[in-house]
Amino acid sequence: MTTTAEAHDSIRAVQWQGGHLRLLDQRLLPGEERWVDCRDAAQVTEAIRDLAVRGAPAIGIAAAWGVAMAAQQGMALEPVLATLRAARPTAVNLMWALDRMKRRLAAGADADALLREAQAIQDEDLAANRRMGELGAGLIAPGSGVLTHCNTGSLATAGYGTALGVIRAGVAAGRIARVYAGETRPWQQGARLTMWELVRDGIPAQLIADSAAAHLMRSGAVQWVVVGADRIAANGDVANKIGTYQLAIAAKYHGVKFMVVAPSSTVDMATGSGEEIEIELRDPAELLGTAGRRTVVEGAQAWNPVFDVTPAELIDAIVTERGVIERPNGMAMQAMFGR
Ligand SMILES: CSC[C@@H](O)[C@@H](O)C(=O)COP(=O)(O)O
Repeated sequence: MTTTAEAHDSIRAVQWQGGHLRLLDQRLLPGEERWVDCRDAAQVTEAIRDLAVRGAPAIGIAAAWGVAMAAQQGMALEPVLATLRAARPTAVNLMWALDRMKRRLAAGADADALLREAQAIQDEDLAANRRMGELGAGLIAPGSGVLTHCNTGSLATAGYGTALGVIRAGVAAGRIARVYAGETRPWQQGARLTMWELVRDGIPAQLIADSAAAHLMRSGAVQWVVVGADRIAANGDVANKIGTYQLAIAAKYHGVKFMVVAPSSTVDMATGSGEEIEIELRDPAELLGTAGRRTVVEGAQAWNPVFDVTPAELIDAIVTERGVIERPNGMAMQAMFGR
């Protein structure tokens, strides 16, 4: 158990090793810890699309390594950039990382300089997470309970995590006394991945069914909902894993505070509001079965949007490595992220 003021975190799920990219396969956890070796950018694209690597910052980092690897192999980079960009639509970190690589390329960077840029993107993400951990934990009163959603930990980032980083820091500082994680149907990021990270760190936590969240809030056990983000629009609206929006509504009703934790690479000032964010629709099969086994009657159909948008007015704090915006709105976002 974590009894000292040290926040654990040893998982590094995205690793550049010996000229190729190693990804801890998130489709198989917690049952199996298997690594996927990507030896070209096409394999990186596939790993992002098929969720071997997932979580907004992690897919941006993986894509940056994909571009660097293609440069090392002497590939034409424009098609590589375009294919990686199309792998998933909602998390802006993917486009942000590719734009950053593209700018370096346009400035004359050679293959080795692109490798250094990918490493910088990864290193900066880890540093941002640690800073956000401190800032976010500082908002939480000692003895609080928190509910989180999806997986926002080391697996979803360069390490440590965004919302889960706040939880790591908050538990280590003695501010967070109770942790609850929603299972995050249908892909079970909370049940399979967040619980795996928390158990590894010795952080006591309880899994809840997504549908238990309002009941949990009513019980008084949680004072904060702490989540990550896939894209934050210029007015402070936040796209995140499906189910986040209903948590924010339930939190408002019960007087539970709502915190979004994301690096500035998740902020998209070119998107005016959440209305403009493309929401990824995935294969209905993810809903109609579990682990490849059909659980719903043949012939049934399903609608499977995997993100939703939480309006800024339901958010108490957006925490980035640049600072905290309380009660976000367009003006506060402009002041912190405007060019
Ligand atoms: C630090 S991760 C923040 C978000 O990317 C996370 O909450 C999320 O929605 C991930 O979605 P996923 O579909 O698993 O990639």
